[in-house]
Amino acid sequence: MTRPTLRQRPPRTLVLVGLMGAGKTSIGRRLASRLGLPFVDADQEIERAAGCSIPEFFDRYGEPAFREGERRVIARLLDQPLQVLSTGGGAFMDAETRALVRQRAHSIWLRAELDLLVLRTARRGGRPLLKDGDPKETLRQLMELRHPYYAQADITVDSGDRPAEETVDRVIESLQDYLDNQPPARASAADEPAMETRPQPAAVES
Ligand SMILES: Nc1ncnc2c1ncn2[C@@H]1O[C@H](COP(=O)(O)OP(=O)(O)O)[C@@H](O)[C@H]1O
Ligand SMILES: O=C(O)C1=C[C@@H](OP(=O)(O)O)[C@@H](O)[C@H](O)C1
Ligand SMILES: [Mg+2]
Repeated sequence: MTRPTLRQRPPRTLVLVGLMGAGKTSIGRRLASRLGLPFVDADQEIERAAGCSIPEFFDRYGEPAFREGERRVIARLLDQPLQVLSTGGGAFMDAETRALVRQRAHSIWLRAELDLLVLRTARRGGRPLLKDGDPKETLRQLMELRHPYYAQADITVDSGDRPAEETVDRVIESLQDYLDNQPPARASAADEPAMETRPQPAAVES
């Protein structure tokens, strides 16, 4: 079976948003590898910068400090060359981050059903927001609160109960559709030369 490829190099960094367990980290890593781009996960960058895990960060400094750090780290990452950037589930709730993502990147919402999020988040701990109380109820409330913000992303892709590579296929197809329908001004970052004038790396299609 041939897997879909992108016909062009994405003009901007690709930012994955969505709830905990949607697959931002795992799908983001696979997407980057399929497109031949660097991958970065904002949570892992925060852990590296802070020298502790996300749960330890929440314990020591609290959620507001985490959100502040998250905003700064994402702003720094959006200054870097083209890459795939997976964010933590709360990042896109921040108005400054949303504005910056809109200006510098293309955003992709990985949307998943509640029961699937519950299943996936149960497999791996390390998510302080799900530590206390009923994770399903917490995720349900977060869904209600956050979905209207995630819906502002440029592209929405369902991250269903399918093999991860199939979800990556859907992301690539939706991204291609989206790029095909972009006016030239929006297709390239304002502070970079338009992609037609830039030297093109050889291998995005593999
Ligand atoms: N088809 C799939 N798509 C995405 N994640 C999947 C899939 N199947 C299993 N998983 C697992 O679900 C979890 C998703 O978590 P993760 O990628 O960390 O999501 P997020 O970063 O959005 O919280 C991972 O353990 C991943 O291996
Ligand atoms: O939804 C959130 O507020 C959070 C999601 C987590 O990332 P993932 O969405 O990658 O699990 C992590 O940033 C932190 O635990 C807070
Ligand atoms: Mg993640």
